[in-house]
Amino acid sequence: MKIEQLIEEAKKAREKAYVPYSKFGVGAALLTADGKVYHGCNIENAAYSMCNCGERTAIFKAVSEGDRDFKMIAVVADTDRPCSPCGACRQVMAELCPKDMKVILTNLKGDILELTVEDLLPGAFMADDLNGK
Ligand SMILES: O=c1ccn([C@H]2C[C@H](O)[C@@H](CO)O2)c(=O)[nH]1
Ligand SMILES: [Zn+2]
Repeated sequence: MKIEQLIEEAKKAREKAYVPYSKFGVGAALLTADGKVYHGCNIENAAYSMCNCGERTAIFKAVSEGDRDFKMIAVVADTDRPCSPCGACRQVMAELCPKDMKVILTNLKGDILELTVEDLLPGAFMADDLNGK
């Protein structure tokens, strides 16, 4: 699947965002090795700290369905620069996605920034750190 197609999927995901508080919708589309696309949107809550980002929604949906082999993720929001994932999402990507996986950040104006998981969180705390390896 082409980057442009995955971005279109992320825009579709964004339409489902539940954002009564921030009014800031985020969409993500996560591509698996066998060509399946998981949509994710941000889902907010009156207890603000319970809000879940679009990126993590997509990743958690995939993992909960038994999919772990990820090829690419696209993220979109109505931002001036390409939408930048928060620290929590970067940490979750570092744990569950290959470090050289493409992360496509974009906005509604069509700006595109292509990075990797490792670019977003160099030196991430990982499982091996727990074991003193
Ligand atoms: O990359 C991002 C940045 C922010 N948000 C969400 C969290 C919250 O619902 C709203 C405002 O921070 O946007 C995401 O889903 N992804
Ligand atoms: Zn996030």
